[in-house]
Amino acid sequence: MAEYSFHKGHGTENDFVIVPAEVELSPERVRALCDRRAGIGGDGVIRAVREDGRWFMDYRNSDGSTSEMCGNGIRLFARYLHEVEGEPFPMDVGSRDGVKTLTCDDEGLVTVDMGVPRVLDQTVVGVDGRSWPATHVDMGNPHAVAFVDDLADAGTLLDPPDHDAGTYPEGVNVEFVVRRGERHVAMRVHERGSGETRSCGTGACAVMVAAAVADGLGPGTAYRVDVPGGTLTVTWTTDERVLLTGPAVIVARGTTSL
Ligand SMILES: N[C@H](CCC[C@H](N)C(=O)O)C(=O)O
Repeated sequence: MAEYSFHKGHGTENDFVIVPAEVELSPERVRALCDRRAGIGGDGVIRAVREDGRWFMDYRNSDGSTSEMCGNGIRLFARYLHEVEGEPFPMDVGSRDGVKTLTCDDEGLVTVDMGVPRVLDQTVVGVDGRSWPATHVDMGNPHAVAFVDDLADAGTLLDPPDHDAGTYPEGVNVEFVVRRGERHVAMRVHERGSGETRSCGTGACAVMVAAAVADGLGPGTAYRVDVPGGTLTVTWTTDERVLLTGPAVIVARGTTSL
């Protein structure tokens, strides 16, 4: 393909390459774009599609696979749409998990309404022969949330944690969580299709919901979620929707022929 423009940015260091609609995203091209040595580098790629009068986020993981939703990615996409395409906030953006509404506050933090989470059955995840009970949470994409004594218990996270393939036939994002205080947790994540990342928006939402349920709380509360790349705020509203708030910044733009 001839040269085309790209933008690069991140939300709490969960980083993405944004490309125009005309760029065909084969798995090979996604992997090349996400390569942190031979390419631009990223946890995923977002193709900016305009359809039926609305922007649509065509999201791909760095291995080239697709996912239904990306909480940090859609927040960065909204920043791009506002700064580059002139789209005003609040805005509605399409995704494979439906249309999401995004807003931006006076400090520049971007919030996405992630919709209603589904807290499903208990499951089990494991790393290097150790295993933990985990909560299955669906945020449009699948998550398994395990509470551990120390985030180092999760080991290197170079490989996908062991999980029940029957529960997660399409794979799973696995979060390991420790408590930091009242309504304050910290997490690491092994993301389906991207490996360990510095942050995961849908994962932070899954973690908050699992922690709130474990704390005997529910809708009408908010948690601080610390990730290796920064801090997110997750609010479970009284009408049972989950809001994800945090920074989203464009750090570069350029051209490539990858
Ligand atoms: N790896 C995830 C998609 C990206 C999720 C994460 N980057 C986020 O911010 O939600 C999956 O395959 O479901």
